[in-house]
Amino acid sequence: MSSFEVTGGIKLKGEIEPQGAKNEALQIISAVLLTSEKVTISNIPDILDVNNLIELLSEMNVKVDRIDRHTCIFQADDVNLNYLRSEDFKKKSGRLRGSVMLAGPMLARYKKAFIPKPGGDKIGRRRLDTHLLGFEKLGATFTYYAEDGFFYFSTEGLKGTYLLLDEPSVTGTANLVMASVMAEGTTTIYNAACEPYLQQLCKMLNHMGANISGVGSNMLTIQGVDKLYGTAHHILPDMIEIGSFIGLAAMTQSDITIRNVGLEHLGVIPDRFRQLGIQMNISGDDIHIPSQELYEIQTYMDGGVLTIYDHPWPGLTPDLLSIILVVATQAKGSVLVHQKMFESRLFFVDKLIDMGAQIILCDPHRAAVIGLERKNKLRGIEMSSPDIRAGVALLIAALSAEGKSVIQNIDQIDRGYQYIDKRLQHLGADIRRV
Ligand SMILES: CC(=O)N[C@H]1[C@@H](OP(=O)(O)OP(=O)(O)OC[C@H]2O[C@@H](n3ccc(=O)[nH]c3=O)[C@H](O)[C@@H]2O)O[C@H](CO)[C@@H](O)[C@@H]1O
Ligand SMILES: C=C(OP(=O)(O)O)C(=O)O
Repeated sequence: MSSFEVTGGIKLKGEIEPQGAKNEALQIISAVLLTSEKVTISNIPDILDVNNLIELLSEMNVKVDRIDRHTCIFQADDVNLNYLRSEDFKKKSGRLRGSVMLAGPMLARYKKAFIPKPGGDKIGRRRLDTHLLGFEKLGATFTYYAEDGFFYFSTEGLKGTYLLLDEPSVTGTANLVMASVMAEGTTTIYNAACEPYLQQLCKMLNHMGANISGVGSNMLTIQGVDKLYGTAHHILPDMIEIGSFIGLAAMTQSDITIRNVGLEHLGVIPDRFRQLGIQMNISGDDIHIPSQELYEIQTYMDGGVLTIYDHPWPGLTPDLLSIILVVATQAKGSVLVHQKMFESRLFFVDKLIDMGAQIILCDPHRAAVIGLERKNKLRGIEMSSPDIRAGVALLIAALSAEGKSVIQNIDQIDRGYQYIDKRLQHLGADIRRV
């Protein structure tokens, strides 16, 4: 497996354009199964998870016409249902979390679906209860095969109902929306997740002929329709990548402009980085981060130590907390990072501590960071990337550190960040894939 060799301490400069959003792409590409007509998707990120999902669809006999690396026409007019029972499907769909979202459209259109043991980041328990309970309420039954962790669903026909979700699961909501668009009658999904990924999915489905209202809220009402049609859809810029670049710029004292960020879809993300003291100039749809000598973490109005925590949208996505944490290590001041959703996502701080950061891991969910105020630089070390976002946090640490670092297991980073080494080289970074 490849590694990144990074020599840190270089101030970067230039412009960078975010890729299309990974988590939106996974939902949108799954939705092509809902129609036999052509669906054209643009701004697809060229990353491992998305390419694996496209490969799965292709194995299912969906016609995949790759116009270029970021645009694809899909047509699911002759799906091979037998493939879903194969060892190959089990193996390949287990590589990514997003493959669970094939189940909703399969149930809607073919009345049967399989969910294999899902892949994705090993960042703590990741239960599927919201998906399973929702499918059951819509009229599907399932059998669980414990020997291989496979769920098999079938239905006589899904029927609209009232769904009060167990939790606002992102992929769970997407699955249930896709299952109910062609169900008989009306489905109400309350406590729905409403991330921009889901808003985009609902918009696309409405363009295909679905009837979904409440988009952007936590209550979706879906009037079932008989059929969906082809459409074209453009994926939004990846908000997690944008947050990662803001953090990278601040930590490395770089002067970077992030172009075409889709500002109106970023929610609280810029504000959370501002709370770390990071300056940003907004110009049109671009974010310019000037080279900053020092950034100072704000306190609460009563002088209390700041806590940054994750929360379902419109709160801060958990996917940016590892980045927030690494950036705080060079700030002036202190912050408590509270990762409420996942229990194994903060363990990577061990590596930052080895590099010289001052962090107290209070428990699996909370880490207190005492900023070094740039009085000491982090030191380059050899490390391994445990998950996608921790991987990028370590990469940011390495780019800011004195000396050479080696980051192993970079498949984790490639799952979600497109050509990251080349794009960083373009900004002046000393990074090599070996
Ligand atoms: C492919 C994809 O889209 N992956 C994203 C998706 O994963 P995914 O959809 O798998 O994540 P879920 O939203 O289902 O939940 C993630 C975890 O958070 C917990 N949980 C969730 C909601 C809540 O209110 N409280 C709570 O504790 C769940 O129990 C679970 O352990 O959403 C996660 C949460 O934004 C992101 O980290 C992932 O990048
Ligand atoms: C946790 C993430 O991805 P996945 O859900 O695909 O594992 C992520 O994108 O940060």
